Amino acid sequence: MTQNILEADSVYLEYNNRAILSDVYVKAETGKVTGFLGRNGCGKSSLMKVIFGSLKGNFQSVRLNKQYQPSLLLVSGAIRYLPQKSFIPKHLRIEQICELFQVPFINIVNEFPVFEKYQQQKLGALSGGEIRLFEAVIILLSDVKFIILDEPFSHIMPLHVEKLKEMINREKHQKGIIITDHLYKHIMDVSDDLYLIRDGKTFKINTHDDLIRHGYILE
Ligand SMILES: Nc1ncnc2c1ncn2[C@@H]1O[C@H](COP(=O)(O)OP(=O)(O)OP(=O)(O)O)[C@@H](O)[C@H]1O
Repeated sequence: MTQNILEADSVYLEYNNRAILSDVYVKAETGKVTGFLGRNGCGKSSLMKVIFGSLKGNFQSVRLNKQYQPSLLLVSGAIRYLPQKSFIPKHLRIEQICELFQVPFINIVNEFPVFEKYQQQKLGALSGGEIRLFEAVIILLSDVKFIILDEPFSHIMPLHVEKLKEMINREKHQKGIIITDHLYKHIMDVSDDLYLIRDGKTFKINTHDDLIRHGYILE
């Protein structure tokens, strides 16, 4: 398996003259899950979008295998991104979406048999939680070098969260995974490298106590 490395640094992002991200370093690589935690509004989603290439910071350096990339989303086969909010048009049929993403429907059903009955249905026929799960799974199973998952566990039932975590642990052997969620215990479980974003900067987290020290959790 080819080892790929994605690095982002020197990210500087302002909204309305307010610095959101100012000193960030991210390294993701094949075989690892890189997790991000942080309070509401600290800039997690913004950072994910900057890495993906859908948001341009005031400055950023994003490199794939040491090569600078102005926008990773334009590099074929490089990256896919699960945004925080549902993103696939609801009028598309499940089998159409599988074709578009080049993820065989059977691979999704093998992971989550609950989707079998929806093959000919429009995405909009699924419940909110099922849509979220379907989108997370199709991104996770995509044949790309890196994936970004922004809040994949929110709105998903506990049994399915555990199954998603199993999939993440398996899929990381083929791709690098960047993940963020407020369900921090799940993020701690799946992450090989963990960072906290605070005051626009990234801090490496090694233990549960580090999160207390940074004021992210109480105990
Ligand atoms: N398009 C925008 N214009 C102005 N301000 C924005 C814009 N997008 C985000 N912000 C602000 O930037 C900050 C970071 O937002 P972002 O969504 O990246 O945070 P987050 O850590 O993902 O938050 P949450 O955990 O609540 O999802 C917030 O204060 C938000 O209000």
